[in-house]
Amino acid sequence: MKLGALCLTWGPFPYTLLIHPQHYEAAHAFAKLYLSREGNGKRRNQLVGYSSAKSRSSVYHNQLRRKDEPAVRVMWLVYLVWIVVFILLAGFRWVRRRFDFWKDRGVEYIEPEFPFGNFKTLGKVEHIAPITQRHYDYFKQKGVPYGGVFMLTSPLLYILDTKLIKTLLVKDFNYFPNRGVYFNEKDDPLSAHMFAIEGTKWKTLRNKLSPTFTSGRIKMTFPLVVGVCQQFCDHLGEVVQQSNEVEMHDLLSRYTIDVIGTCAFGIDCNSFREPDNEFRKYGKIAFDKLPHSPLVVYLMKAFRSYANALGMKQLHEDVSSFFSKVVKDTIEYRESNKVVRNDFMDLLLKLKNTGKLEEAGEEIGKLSFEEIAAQAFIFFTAGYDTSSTAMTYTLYELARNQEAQEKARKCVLDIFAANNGTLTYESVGNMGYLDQCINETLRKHPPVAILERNADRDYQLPDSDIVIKKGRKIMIPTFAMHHDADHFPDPDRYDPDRFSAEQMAKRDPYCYLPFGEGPRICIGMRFGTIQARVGLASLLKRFRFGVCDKTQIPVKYSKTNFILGPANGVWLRVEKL
Ligand code: HEM
Repeated sequence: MKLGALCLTWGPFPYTLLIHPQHYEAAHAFAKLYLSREGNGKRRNQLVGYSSAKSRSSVYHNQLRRKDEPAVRVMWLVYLVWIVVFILLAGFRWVRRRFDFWKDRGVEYIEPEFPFGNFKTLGKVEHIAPITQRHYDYFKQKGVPYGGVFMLTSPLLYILDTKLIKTLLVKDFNYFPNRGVYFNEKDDPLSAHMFAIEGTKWKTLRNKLSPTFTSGRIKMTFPLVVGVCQQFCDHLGEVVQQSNEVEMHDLLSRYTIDVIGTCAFGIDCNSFREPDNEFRKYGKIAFDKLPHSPLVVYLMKAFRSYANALGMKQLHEDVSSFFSKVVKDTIEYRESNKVVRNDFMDLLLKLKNTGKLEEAGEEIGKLSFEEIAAQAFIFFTAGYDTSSTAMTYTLYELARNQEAQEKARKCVLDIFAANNGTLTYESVGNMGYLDQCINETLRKHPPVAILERNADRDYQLPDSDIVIKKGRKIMIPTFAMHHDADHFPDPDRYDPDRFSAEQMAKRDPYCYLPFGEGPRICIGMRFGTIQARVGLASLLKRFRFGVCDKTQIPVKYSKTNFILGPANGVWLRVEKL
């Protein structure tokens, strides 16, 4: 049965009368009547179109159509406008309802801004660190253990209470095993690295790779780290001869790139002689120039299966091609030339070929080429900027606190003296006051400012009736907690004594989380700390650092980088000792 239609408007509102075939004749008569009265112009009802399945070919209908065609077009335009208005109104209502999410659940929340939620300034005006600090201060003032905000329209729960943080990260880890980071294993294999992947895949990979970061294996790479550090200090000596005002973040990035390049890829990047080498270039692109806007990244995360189906990638094409090629070439070269080098790539290769780290060792499981490439890539990206940033801020703070710098230097010189003027793996195991300085820097300027977890199944928060539904996100605002005066009195003051054994024993360890916590804690923590200790100890032995006219105080954080890096570098006066 085909229905006909009379299209009319009432004032500005269009509507359509559907006509049953039985009533075609009546509709014809009605249309005819209307048209015969056309011209008096005063009617609120207007016939703007007319059709019936039966009359479509009749002469009479053709006449009507010819006469009314412009009017029908107007009608469709009005319809279109109306549909758009309807969609906008429905969207508006949906967002408004969504913003009642925390109110409906009786959770303290911060009023979101339509339609951006509570992170409008993220990446454009400021880094996530100061935003989370403001949110944290608000909830802290309200005296609540957790509080709700919105990332665009997605509800997000901040956890402030340290006991609850411990429960969620450690005891109830099985409910929150993932970060909810976007990856696309099929079209963008490098994005399927340990930081991003989830569930059993992550667990298996973490079990396979944890043995590569044991103390014994890091010890094997120690001479490589010391070798790069020697080159670094020699290079700084040459730079200082030209000018004693030096941008340290750039130089320290070259140091950590060379360390990770040699330890993870077995490649001499030589960033001191060739500052624009490809590792540096692609490392910077991977961090600084995200291929998508924050909104698209958010949508990709929120609708991951659709984004995966569309083949959307997390990484720039040229970054992926560069790192995949480097890993492929390295593997081919080592396998065909039987090269053995005590580095991470060697361990990854052993896992690829035998599934074991030692001939007589335990079976851990084989790795595919794609898995090796993705892990080498994350060791590089997660390892270089975090460590160089931590070292940069340590020098910045020591330049502003000469007394602390002298104390750190004395501690370093004692260690060198006790080891025949060198550094050994054992001697950097505990560097006393220098470690306190590094810890205080990681408190004040944690390179990773937040921790994120996604609920893998529904979870009821202890002692409450709040349920965090599967797929919802929680956030631990590390930066803000590190600046909470209840945990760290006078938080803006740089005071390495906060990390003396006595002071640490008095504090809840869960208020200080620069490397995260629980089974997903940073796998490179030990390695990152060692490269920072070796670098800083060698620098303090040979150079003195002070502020100069170009030093930006307080340091301004980058807005766009995931890592809490300095926006304009860190300029210091460097003096040879
Ligand atoms: C000062 C240096 C470093 C800092 C501050 C740092 C910080 C962090 C943080 C906060 C996390 C997230 C932990 C969590 O969610 O609980 C993390 C994860 C990770 N980091 Fe680091 N990191 C550093 C150095 C390194 C280095 C040198 C490497 C590799 C060689 C590395 C590799 C990783 C990896 C692979 C993960 C993901 C672990 C997983 O999900 O299982 N990091 N890091």
